[in-house]
Amino acid sequence: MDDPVLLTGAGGAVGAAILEGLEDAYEWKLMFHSPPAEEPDHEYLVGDVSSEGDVAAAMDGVGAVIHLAGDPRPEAPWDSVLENNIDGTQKMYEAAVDEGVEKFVFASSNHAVGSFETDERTPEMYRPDDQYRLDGTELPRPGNLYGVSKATGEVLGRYYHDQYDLSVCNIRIGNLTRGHPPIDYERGQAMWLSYRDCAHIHDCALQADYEYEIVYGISDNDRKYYSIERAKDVLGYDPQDNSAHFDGDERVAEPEP
Ligand SMILES: NC(=O)C1=CN([C@@H]2O[C@H](COP(=O)(O)OP(=O)(O)OC[C@H]3O[C@@H](n4cnc5c(N)ncnc54)[C@H](O)[C@@H]3O)[C@@H](O)[C@H]2O)C=CC1
Ligand SMILES: O=C1O[C@H](COP(=O)(O)O)[C@@H](O)[C@H](O)[C@H]1O
Repeated sequence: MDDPVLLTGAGGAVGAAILEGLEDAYEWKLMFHSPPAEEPDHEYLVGDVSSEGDVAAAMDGVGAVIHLAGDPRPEAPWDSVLENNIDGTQKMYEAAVDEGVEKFVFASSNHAVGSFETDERTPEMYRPDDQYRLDGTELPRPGNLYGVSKATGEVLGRYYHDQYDLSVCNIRIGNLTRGHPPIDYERGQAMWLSYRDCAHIHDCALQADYEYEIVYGISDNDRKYYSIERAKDVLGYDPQDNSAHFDGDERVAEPEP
């Protein structure tokens, strides 16, 4: 990717993981919602993804997009996800098409499929010996309005891919935490995404060739109910981390070489 890559939501947790891992790998154009505390080393702007003008300015001159900006709260109310997640994502896609962007990587979420976690399946599905897997071919099944907004983002991507030939990769991100997996939280350990695997899967999504994809963005956890086979096959994803290698906040095993 020779052209600049637009990263929205650059000031957030996922943005930090991506920039920490891939700082020098791309020419970044960063979009913040409010002025950053420190002057970034990259081109940046401050704007809102629900503003057509801000989005057009952000998109100017870029060849690919990682779209993270939005309200990430599972309990977010409809007004907020409608404006920040759904309308904001549609404006981003429209501007990407106008600019002739090649690739659009969308931060989808485990919450797009949260209702697969039924009382009958849990907590067993969070455990290492359970074989239940979602693989990205299933229909969305959100468990909250935030999940509805992420499923809608995936469908917007389907439309813009089919009508405008944009390559689209939806990454259903699990639970990103820095340093170690969530403690005393089986669900979180089953969908843990380490910072370095987060950077790596986004790198893969910028490099690989694909049409329209939905993949799960989790580390290679022993506990898992999301398959990472599609991410491996199509994107070349090769995760290094596994929540089973931790006891609380302490690493007790190293990744296999
Ligand atoms: N952190 C996680 O474990 C997961 C995150 N995600 C998704 O990844 C994306 C990033 O999440 P995080 O970094 O954790 O959240 P965050 O809250 O740390 O970062 C989101 C960023 O988007 C910005 N933003 C919000 N509304 C905006 C708007 N209207 N215009 C411009 N910028 C706006 C915020 O200011 C913030 O800097 C979100 O879309 C979230 O739904 C999905 C699954 C898991
Ligand atoms: O989509 C998201 O998912 C993670 C994990 O969900 P949780 O319900 O187990 O916390 C969440 O932490 C993050 O805020 C959200 O954007």
